[in-house]
Amino acid sequence: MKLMEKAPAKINLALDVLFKRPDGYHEVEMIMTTVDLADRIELKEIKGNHIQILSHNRFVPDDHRNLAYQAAFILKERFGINKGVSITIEKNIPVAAGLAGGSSDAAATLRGLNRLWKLGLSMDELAEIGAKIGSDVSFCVYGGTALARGRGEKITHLPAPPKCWVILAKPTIGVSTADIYKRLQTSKMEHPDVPGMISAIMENNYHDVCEGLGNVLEQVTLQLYPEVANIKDQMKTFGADSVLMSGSGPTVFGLVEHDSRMQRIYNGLRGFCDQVYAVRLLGDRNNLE
Ligand SMILES: C[C@](O)(CO)[C@H](O)COP(=O)(O)OP(=O)(O)OC[C@H]1O[C@@H](n2ccc(N)nc2=O)[C@H](O)[C@@H]1O
Ligand SMILES: Nc1ncnc2c1ncn2[C@@H]1O[C@H](COP(=O)(O)OP(=O)(O)OP(=O)(O)O)[C@@H](O)[C@H]1O
Repeated sequence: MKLMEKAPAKINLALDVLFKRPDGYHEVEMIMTTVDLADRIELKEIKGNHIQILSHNRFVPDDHRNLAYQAAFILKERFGINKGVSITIEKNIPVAAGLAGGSSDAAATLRGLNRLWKLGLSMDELAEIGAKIGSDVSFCVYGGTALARGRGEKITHLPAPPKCWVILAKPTIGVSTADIYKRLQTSKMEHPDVPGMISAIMENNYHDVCEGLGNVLEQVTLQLYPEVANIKDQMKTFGADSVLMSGSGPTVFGLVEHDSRMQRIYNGLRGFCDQVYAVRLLGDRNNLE
């Protein structure tokens, strides 16, 4: 038996850090939302009792370092599953991009194996297990739009943001999330207005969503990698309504309402950036199929 799961990328419309915790993680408040750029995960029963990872992308590890592997491993251990599984990852989300590609693969694997192995777990239970794999995994289990608190695992669901295009552009560098958090000086942050972003989403107010975009990690990554600032500037020049770096970067996203302007920005950026995508917000949680 085999089945498929969609694993969409996320962007952070707002990312605030409140303080550094004694356990080394940072207490965050983030508004996350999924976009229609997705990996595809195929799960297939195989003989034996092992976990096999297959992917055509040379940057994706095929062993225990893969977050999808970790998702399968944790379910096997916890529920005493003596079955083999092959996990094929069709990688469409750029790797180490700030788009939670690995976390979304892990979340899709949790959802898929819950079905394949008939575990009967609720989404909340899967999200709790996901938190053990990584801070972004709980959100990715649900998808949609949410406020994420704690180290990212405390999820409060929100309605879909106003409809618009999202242009994603990733410079050819990979960024280490741990390194960016380590360099963050919590005394020197300009905090985004997270409650304001929640209101903008609740009121379906596109203008206020654009005005409210903010990410405290952006300054850190911009200082290390001037190419990220360059892409931000280009996106603004080509006419995006609002522009921000996602997560710890280096991917920059721009929000745009009008189709013709989206096309102009997309074409303009393609001139000097290899990985450019124009996608829709997925918005709510029913869009995982
Ligand atoms: C930047 C974001 O992607 C925004 O959504 C997340 O905050 C990071 O999520 P993630 O990549 O799933 O993070 P994890 O794999 O759990 O952690 C990677 C590293 O980032 C740092 N980290 C992560 C999350 C957090 N709230 N505080 C942290 O300081 C820690 O050093 C950790 O060792
Ligand atoms: N399924 C996976 N897909 C991609 N990378 C993975 C996966 N599993 C583990 N990794 C490892 O994780 C690293 C970060 O990859 P990923 O694409 O998840 O980063 P990211 O999008 O920046 O994540 P986040 O936004 O959650 O911080 C990669 O360099 C890779 O070695």
